[in-house]
Amino acid sequence: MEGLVSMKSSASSHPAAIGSLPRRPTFSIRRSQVTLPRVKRFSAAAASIRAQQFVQPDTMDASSAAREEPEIVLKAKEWEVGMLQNELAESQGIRIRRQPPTGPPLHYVGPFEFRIQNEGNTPRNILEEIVWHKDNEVHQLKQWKPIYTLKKAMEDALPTRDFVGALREANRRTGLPGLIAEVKKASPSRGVLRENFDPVEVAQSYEKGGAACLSVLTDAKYFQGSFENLEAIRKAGVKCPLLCKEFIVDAWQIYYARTKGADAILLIAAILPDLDIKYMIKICKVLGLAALVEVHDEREMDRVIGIEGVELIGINNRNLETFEVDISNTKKLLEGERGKLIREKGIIVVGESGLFTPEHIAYVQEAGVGAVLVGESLVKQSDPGQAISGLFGRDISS
Ligand SMILES: O=C(O)c1ccccc1NCC(=O)[C@H](O)[C@H](O)COP(=O)(O)O
Repeated sequence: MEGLVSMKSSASSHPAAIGSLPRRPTFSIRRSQVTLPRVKRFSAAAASIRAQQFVQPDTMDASSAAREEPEIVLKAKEWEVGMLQNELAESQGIRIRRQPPTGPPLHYVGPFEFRIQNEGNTPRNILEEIVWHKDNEVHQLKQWKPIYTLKKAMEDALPTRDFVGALREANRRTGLPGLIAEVKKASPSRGVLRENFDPVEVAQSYEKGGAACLSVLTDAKYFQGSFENLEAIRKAGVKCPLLCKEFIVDAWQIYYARTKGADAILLIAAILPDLDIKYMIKICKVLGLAALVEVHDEREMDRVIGIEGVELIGINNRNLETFEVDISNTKKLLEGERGKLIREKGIIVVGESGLFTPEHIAYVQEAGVGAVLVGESLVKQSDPGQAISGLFGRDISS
């Protein structure tokens, strides 16, 4: 086969470069020879795949000849690169793996009936499942709306509003944490939270009840949300700045969120290596968006505190791998040196998940949060906006 293959990683050193952080290498057929990134260290599994690939000619049979087909070599390389990305992420304590683009090259069964175990082909927990699904979803969306079309759409997008400023102002006005109220129809842990869900009605109700900002879930498969909901809320004239609550795995999603009316986006430290967070924050700055960087444990908190430009850190009390909710997590992560450093840097901390009562709000406020993100306890009530007074123990609407 003469059309050999080259691999381009479109990661750019310019932070604001559109589409600069693809998880998947993109491939194109070229006449030149195979060009691959220098992969210095292979995982044991990847190395054994390579060993399988380079069999001696005199032991070749039909299946081993097939191994030399560029397409198959490419699949093996793709898998290796995926494995390497996961190894790098793991070195930062990230347990959530990315799905290798093609999965382990199972063609390499070979004459010895040798098979790499299917480990790596099945998500280990719900967060990993969501991320793998999201990777594929984004891959397809990018074909449908390439980045240059988003650039054009951004020219007509409504201006962004000051998400961080709105939280500060609410905190100053009420003496309570600023509220980010979540427009959330359903969740993997709780199922459907609100039947007859009307996102605009819920958003308007939250605004009336005193929310400083809103969080709008846009994931369809696991949360029954959508970008149409985000857009509809923005276009309905809701003044609260909007967080696009999405599982961001690719910079493309940030541009897309901007075209749909987002004022802020969520970056989850459990799924993004430091470099991705850093560049995505820079992209946000260029686009006028705020970034809420979410952590769940000490290691993630330490990573995120060290990233320049972080203004908002969310502490999720929900473990997204197990669904366990424990609001003392907020306190734990703000104790001692960490809390001190956060205060010195002027970072606003958002307490997220599992907040149901005025005591819960007081508890996380005492721990040091300047804002809270609340979904279930509000959205389940017949009048979500009115439920805000119940949650805070008083009317915060004026
Ligand atoms: O809510 C879930 O079940 C969930 C599962 C997997 C990943 C993320 C998930 N939720 C995202 C959130 O963190 C919450 O929507 C948000 O913090 C509000 O939480 P709550 O007030 O408990 O609804």
